[in-house]
Amino acid sequence: MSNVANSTNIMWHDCPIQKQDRQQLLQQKGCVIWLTGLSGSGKSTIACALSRSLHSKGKLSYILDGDNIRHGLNQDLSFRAEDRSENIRRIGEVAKLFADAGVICITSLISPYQKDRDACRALMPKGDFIEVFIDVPLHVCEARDPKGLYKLARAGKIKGFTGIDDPYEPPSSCEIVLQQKGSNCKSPSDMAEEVISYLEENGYLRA
Ligand SMILES: Nc1ncnc2c1ncn2[C@@H]1O[C@H](COP(=O)(O)OS(=O)(=O)O)[C@@H](OP(=O)(O)O)[C@H]1O
Ligand SMILES: Nc1ncnc2c1ncn2[C@@H]1O[C@H](COP(=O)(O)OP(=O)(O)O)[C@@H](O)[C@H]1O
Repeated sequence: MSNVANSTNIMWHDCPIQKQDRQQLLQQKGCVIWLTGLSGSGKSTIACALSRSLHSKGKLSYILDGDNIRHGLNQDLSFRAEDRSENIRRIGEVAKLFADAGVICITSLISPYQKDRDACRALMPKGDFIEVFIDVPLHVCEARDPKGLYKLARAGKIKGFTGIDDPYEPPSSCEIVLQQKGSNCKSPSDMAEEVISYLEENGYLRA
């Protein structure tokens, strides 16, 4: 019996069908591809391009998008630092379950704090947390502004907007950096293919 936070007298129950069995069935390895970057950097677009490309190769993936999860599981959370941390913690735990199911789980959240991303990494077996920094400068994201949120933040109508009056900590070391700077114009599908190459080279697209 163990006690975990507020849950007392609980016991882990194992099933004889394990992650490895599910991976064999799917002919792939479960993992988490953690996309992080500013609002407007292209996380959702790249997540979809990646999922589409994996699908066409017969590989099962699932996207956990911050915006979408805030419509359901995380609708009780705001954009205060503690709530962003809880948002990331919960999505990290859900992503871990998907990876354990053998699925290539793609998360798409700003996830502005290094310590929160590191805590999600620590949940996973070594190598199975693949952090991808969408490195697009603020001025590019702000010029894109597809939802008009930067304009509202600059006008003071949204407080605590990431990159404007709330912090974003770029990864200090991560598996993949996808850059969109100066003359370096890559399409979302070019970026998705960089991630696919990483997965191929590291054996995630076979059991
Ligand atoms: N204050 C503030 N700061 C940043 N973003 C804001 C804010 N308020 C609303 N939004 C919208 O919420 C989306 C980010 O949600 P996330 O769950 O990814 O954020 S976080 O990881 O908890 O920081 C983000 O979506 P993306 O543009 O897809 O990143 C915004 O559309
Ligand atoms: N590689 C790219 N090159 C040019 N525009 C892009 C690229 N990736 C995304 N975009 C555009 O940038 C905007 C923001 O993309 P989105 O995926 O919504 O970002 P995020 O999920 O990080 O907020 C969209 O209008 C999208 O079409």
